[in-house]
Amino acid sequence: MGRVLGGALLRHCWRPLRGGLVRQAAMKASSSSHTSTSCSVSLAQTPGFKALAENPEVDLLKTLFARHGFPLRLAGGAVRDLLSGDTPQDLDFATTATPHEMKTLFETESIRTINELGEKHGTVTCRINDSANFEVTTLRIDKVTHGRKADVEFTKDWVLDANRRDLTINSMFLDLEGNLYDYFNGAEDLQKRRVAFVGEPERRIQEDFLRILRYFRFFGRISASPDTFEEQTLDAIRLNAAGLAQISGERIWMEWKKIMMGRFSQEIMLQMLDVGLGTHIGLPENPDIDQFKTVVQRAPESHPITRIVALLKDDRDMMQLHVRLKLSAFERDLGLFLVEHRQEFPALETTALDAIRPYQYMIVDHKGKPNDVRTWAEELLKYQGQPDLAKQIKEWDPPRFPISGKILLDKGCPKGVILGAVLRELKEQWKHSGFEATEEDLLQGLDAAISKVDLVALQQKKEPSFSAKKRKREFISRTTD
Ligand SMILES: Nc1ccn([C@@H]2O[C@H](COP(=O)(O)OP(=O)(O)OP(=O)(O)O)[C@@H](O)[C@H]2O)c(=O)n1
Ligand SMILES: [Mg+2]
Repeated sequence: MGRVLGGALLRHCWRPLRGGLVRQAAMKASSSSHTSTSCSVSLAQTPGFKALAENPEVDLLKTLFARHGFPLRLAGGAVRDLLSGDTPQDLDFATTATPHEMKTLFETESIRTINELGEKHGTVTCRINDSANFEVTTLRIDKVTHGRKADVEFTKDWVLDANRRDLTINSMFLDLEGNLYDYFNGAEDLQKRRVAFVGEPERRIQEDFLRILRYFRFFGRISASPDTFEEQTLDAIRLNAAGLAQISGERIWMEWKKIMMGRFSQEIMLQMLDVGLGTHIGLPENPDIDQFKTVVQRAPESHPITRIVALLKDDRDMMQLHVRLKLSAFERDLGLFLVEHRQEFPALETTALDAIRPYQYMIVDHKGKPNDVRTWAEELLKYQGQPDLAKQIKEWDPPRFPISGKILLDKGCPKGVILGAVLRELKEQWKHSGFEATEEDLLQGLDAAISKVDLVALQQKKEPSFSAKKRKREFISRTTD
């Protein structure tokens, strides 16, 4: 990944391709052969390119490479974004200089290089003006691919480098004068909103199986409608779905999450299931598609996990998903929370004033972090088709239960199981007061709370030790004196 420009937020939604630029590039591309050197389209006057060219670090990088006689071009995603009128998220550069030549260049110019790990694959990362890191990668051919990592051979041929890339729209270069180099009709595809692999889909996929998910991600971002999948591409994916087994859960999840946050997520998810990705990305054999459709319709704006959970039948399915994807603790617990509670309060009347109550109780009763649990409750309400209540719960500031174990101990309450039971009883009173009861109010009811503590039930739950019984007796006798 190159440098993030302007810290722009991840775009989840497509903005219409802007104006004539893409069209102009597309027309040039379609009238030129695949191996043309450039489609003589210039982005020099576009606001996006101007902002890039005015960036002092980019300008310095350009000057350094020119001084040492090496070409430098922007590659891949950043070109796609600039051509679409979007701000690139990160800048990746390509050059004919070998990693060794680049290292010498940077050394001569007293520019620090970092992260030596990428060099084997041609990537040198330099740090300019102590403020920007740029990755510059030597043009390369992936000689032997292993479904994710490749043995590479460096080349001076831009077409060969473009030819190893995944999608036509990701295979373009742009020099720092603003000239576009488009060898595989990327601009035309961008204009047609067509997402297609460079050359043979099957070969591209087998080079790196993650590209299956990248394909679906870019389909969501670029396509004009959700029904324009190309059969040849889907067939290649179907035949190679099992290759995803080689891809780490983290990478799969990173792509899948973006798919779920993007356009056409329902249609794309169904297509992903149809081509047989399910079990390779952590889903059960027979995901609940009807439930998924219902929840997507109810909660289009929900967390990706909320909609994915609709495909699962129980907490075992959820844990299997987690094991495959290595979710964050928050995401795992959100999933488990939804599976556990989604059937609760099914007949909720939204008009009821206190419809929100059971969810508030859930939050104050849960042992997790209150803000996390509040988000889970919000997602639960979305899942259940209660967007208004979800909004209310989002804005609700969970109050703090004013009684602590320490307060009760100070009042002489015995430690252990009794203390726990008294705390629970007082908490019930606090909840039923609408969270209004103060410490003082609750302590006034302390005796009653103690006598309500059911010793027999407690014993059944956990045999209290002799000393606990004794201490309870002592406590009762002291507080009733
Ligand atoms: N599995 C992959 C990953 C990346 N690439 C190439 O490397 C470029 C940069 O990759 P990356 O930054 O990961 O993706 P982007 O296409 O730039 O997308 P994003 O906007 O999400 O960064 C891609 O455009 C594409 O040319 C590829 O061919 N195959
Ligand atoms: Mg990128």
